[in-house]
Amino acid sequence: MPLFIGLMSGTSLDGIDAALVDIVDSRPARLLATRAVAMPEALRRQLLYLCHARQVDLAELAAAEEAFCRLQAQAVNDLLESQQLTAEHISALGSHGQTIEHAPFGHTPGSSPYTWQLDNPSLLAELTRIRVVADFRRRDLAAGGQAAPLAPAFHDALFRSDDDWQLVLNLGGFANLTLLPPRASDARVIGFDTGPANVLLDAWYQRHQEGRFDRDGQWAASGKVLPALLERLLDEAFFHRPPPKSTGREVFHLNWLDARLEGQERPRDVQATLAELSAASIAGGIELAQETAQAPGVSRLYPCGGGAHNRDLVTRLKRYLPDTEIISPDTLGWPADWLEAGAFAWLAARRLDHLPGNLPEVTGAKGPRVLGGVYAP
Ligand SMILES: Nc1ncnc2c1ncn2[C@@H]1O[C@H](COP(=O)(O)OP(=O)(O)OP(=O)(O)O)[C@@H](O)[C@H]1O
Ligand SMILES: CC(=O)N[C@H]1[C@@H]2OC[C@@H](O2)[C@@H](O)[C@@H]1O[C@H](C)C(=O)O
Repeated sequence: MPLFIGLMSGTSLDGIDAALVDIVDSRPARLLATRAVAMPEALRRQLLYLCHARQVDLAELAAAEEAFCRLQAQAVNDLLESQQLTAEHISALGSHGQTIEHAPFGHTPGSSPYTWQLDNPSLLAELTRIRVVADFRRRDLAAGGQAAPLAPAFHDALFRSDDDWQLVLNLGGFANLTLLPPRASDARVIGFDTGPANVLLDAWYQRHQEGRFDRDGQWAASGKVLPALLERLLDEAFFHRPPPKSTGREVFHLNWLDARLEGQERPRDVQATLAELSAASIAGGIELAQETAQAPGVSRLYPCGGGAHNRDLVTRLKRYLPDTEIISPDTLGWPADWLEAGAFAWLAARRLDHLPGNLPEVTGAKGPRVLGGVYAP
């Protein structure tokens, strides 16, 4: 059984997800076991600082990278132990790394695009004695693509239905969608980032409440949407850009929000407005995807990522999508929280098979590309 482990640490900086996946070409990837390791608070703060720092001390950067890498190794070793497996059982680890800056349009207009994932695949290979595949995004960027989102290729391999148009929606720090045509259709897959999902909700919650996030969206549900604020937020150029597009903390952060507040708003009303912003911009993205694909309608939407647990956010989304069934990807064998880590296991397998990992129609790259570098065990 060819076993791979996908390692993902997303923009929410909540921890490292490790997914053990069985991947054979002829059948859909199967999730076998998982392990989540929480991000220690000191490392979370350090990474968050690096996400916004314009000048960086290289020793600090190296220390954060090493701490991050050791946490990844811990996730892998814990997962192996829990499954009574050893390094020899694993074909490869697919390591996403930690995005600390994503500037696919360049930092300033006209400057070179870049995307930066903190990672040390050499150390990870040394600590785990497993082959590592890493640096998945930069080849797509080198080929003129956005380098994100990459998961749509995995969704395409996993979730197409015979007859229906379906949508996979990741609700992480950021939201990205994949619109999948029916299997027999020759329509192309559409995928892009729609903007923030939880990143602003988490940041505003942390400023005003105890804890890291608004459980079930209860605080947001207790507030009232502020229409004028919502309009100002939705004015952001990113929402009006045509795909291919991707985004990150460089655009959407607390200072961005503060610049659009008048100052008298009740915090809970701002939280409600931020939840509505996520729902409205996602719904706008879905409409755009449908129009671009000339899809007759979306039968099913599979929400995944942590935001799938946010009842308030999902309720708001439902209001925009009355004709779409919203069901858990669990029904297809993939719990909402494990699709992203699963995608990097699948991408590692693609790399070892010398097969492309990107969908150029999604990222905008010049063509299909084999993604990532291989580090010997
Ligand atoms: N029960 C819950 N209620 C409300 N929100 C939740 C709940 N569980 C998780 N979340 C939200 O999900 C977030 C984590 O989601 P996830 O781990 O998918 O993000 P990520 O992978 O880091 O982000 P990205 O996909 O952008 O890289 C949390 O920060 C929180 O906002
Ligand atoms: C640069 C980067 O890390 N982007 C992430 C982020 O989190 C969600 C969204 O923004 C998506 O574009 C991407 O992650 C997933 C795994 C992707 O590439 O499909």
